[in-house]
Amino acid sequence: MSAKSMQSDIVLRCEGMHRYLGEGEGRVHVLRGVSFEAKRGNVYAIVGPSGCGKSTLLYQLGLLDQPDDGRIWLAGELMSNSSDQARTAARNRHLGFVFQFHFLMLEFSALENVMMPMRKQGRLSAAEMEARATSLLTSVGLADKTHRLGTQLSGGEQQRVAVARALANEPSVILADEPTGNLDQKNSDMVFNLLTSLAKENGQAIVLVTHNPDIAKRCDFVRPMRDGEFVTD
Ligand SMILES: Nc1ncnc2c1ncn2[C@@H]1O[C@H](COP(=O)(O)OP(=O)(O)OP(=O)(O)O)[C@@H](O)[C@H]1O
Repeated sequence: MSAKSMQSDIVLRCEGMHRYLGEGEGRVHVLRGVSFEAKRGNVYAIVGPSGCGKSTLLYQLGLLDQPDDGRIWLAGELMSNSSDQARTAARNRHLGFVFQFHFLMLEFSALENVMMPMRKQGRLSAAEMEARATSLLTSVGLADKTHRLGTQLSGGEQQRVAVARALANEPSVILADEPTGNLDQKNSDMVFNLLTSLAKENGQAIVLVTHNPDIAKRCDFVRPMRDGEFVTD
């Protein structure tokens, strides 16, 4: 593989990220110079004890929060210091989120939830959006429940809708925070397998935070964190 094509395999990269949270006495140096890169088609697990900064890092990588220092590139574009508008556009175009507490809109149908990111992007017609959402819901095994409201779906089914929604705009990167956290073994396996197989087929990178050692073991790379930094185990 040429140096150039290897370079272009890196879809997400950050360098020297620092983040402080809280005020005054309570101010915490949460991220202490974190560098990370993710390549297409690979699944990365970020692991580490509670409070070490995993979710904070995922928020930075997802352009949902601004670091105090450091740089971040998404799909080759330097995003640190870019405008809110540019960050929102890059987020909609390149990122998919499966966050445990990033709720679906439960009062809307599975189909509407999956169409939502496509609506925001505004590239497809209504018929195209519906066809794509139906196809995604079929691939997560919910072909017969596309019109069910979120409230009428089980936790595992909601999580599968979240996976379909994360894939809606064919993002370069999927960020997942404890994607299987509140699921039983069977649903946890299903969601993990779906996430990885669908993303691998499409050459996406997946970065997931997990406390589950079985899930971490099945990822291509495990990146342990301690006290706001990556460490080698
Ligand atoms: N708004 C805030 N103000 C002050 N400290 C905060 C704030 N948000 C998070 N923190 C602290 O930052 C640290 C990192 O939090 P973070 O949620 O990133 O950890 P985590 O590794 O994801 O933990 P967990 O595995 O429990 O989800 C924690 O010590 C937390 O208490």
